[in-house]
Amino acid sequence: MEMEDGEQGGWGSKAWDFLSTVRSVSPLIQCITNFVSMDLTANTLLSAGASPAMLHSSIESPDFTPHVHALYINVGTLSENWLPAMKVAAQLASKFNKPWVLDPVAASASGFRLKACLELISLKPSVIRGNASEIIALANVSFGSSSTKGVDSSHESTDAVEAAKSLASSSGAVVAVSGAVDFITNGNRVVGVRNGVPMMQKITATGCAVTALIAAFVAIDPSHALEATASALAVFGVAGEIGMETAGGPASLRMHLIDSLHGLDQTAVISRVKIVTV
Ligand SMILES: Nc1ncnc2c1ncn2[C@@H]1O[C@H](COP(=O)(O)OP(=O)(O)O)[C@@H](O)[C@H]1O
Ligand SMILES: Cc1ncsc1CCOP(=O)(O)O
Ligand SMILES: [Mg+2]
Repeated sequence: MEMEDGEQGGWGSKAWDFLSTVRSVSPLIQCITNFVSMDLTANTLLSAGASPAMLHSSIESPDFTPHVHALYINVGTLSENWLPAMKVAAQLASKFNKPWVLDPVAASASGFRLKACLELISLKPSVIRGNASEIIALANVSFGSSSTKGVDSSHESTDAVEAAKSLASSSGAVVAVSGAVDFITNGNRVVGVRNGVPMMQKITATGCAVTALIAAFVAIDPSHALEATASALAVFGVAGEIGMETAGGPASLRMHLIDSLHGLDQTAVISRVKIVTV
């Protein structure tokens, strides 16, 4: 059974509080992300009011990571050279009590990638956000399954809710599965976000970008990672909905989504955010 949870003073206000605090604090987010997503990720963080920094060298992280508000790690274009740097940054984040967020892009595409994701998860991310196929693969620890299509999901997010709960319980992280409905869980509680438009799947790196936005929201209140994650997904979805009103296709939606995220006001957020307790 689903229960509406979005009355005045509820999720819409919460999401607005997160967004307006991101705008006033401008949290510094270290991003170790894939080559495809760097531009959209940095522009998404900037348009939301956060401050992105794409620093990925393990030589720099000991100086830099202790001073960030949050760390974002994405394995999209993983190589054997990058993995040690990701681990160094994750360990530093934990040591200095900075939240860090993982995007396990195409987790099941190879044994190397799956093992890397599991090793990163053992370094205690605050949040893991993936699509349904990625979360199912991580929960079942399986790679090369016939259902995987690389970075895109071949499952619906509703198929991955139990996998997300199990991964959250085993890892201690908040787990988010994106899709037509985004589901966010800490292993016990599950909330669903019904914002966004299907065309967002036709822009590469929207998943990567929203995971970075989650890092910015979690930076604001690390002790409420579930609320921060749901709010970030809803706000990004609302920006997509407003962007779609003037977009002609994926390329212009990309531009309008960034513009909408930058221009979102309290009325739009409170009236459009659709978060429900599942
Ligand atoms: N069918 C859909 N309807 C509305 N929003 C969607 C839909 N599919 C994906 N989204 C949104 O697009 C963004 C990227 O999600 P997704 O495509 O699942 O991630 P990935 O790119 O990692 O596979 C998320 O904000 C998600 O909510
Ligand atoms: C196409 C591609 N290949 C490696 S990473 C990447 C981007 C994936 O982005 P997203 O997971 O947000 O669709
Ligand atoms: Mg992805």
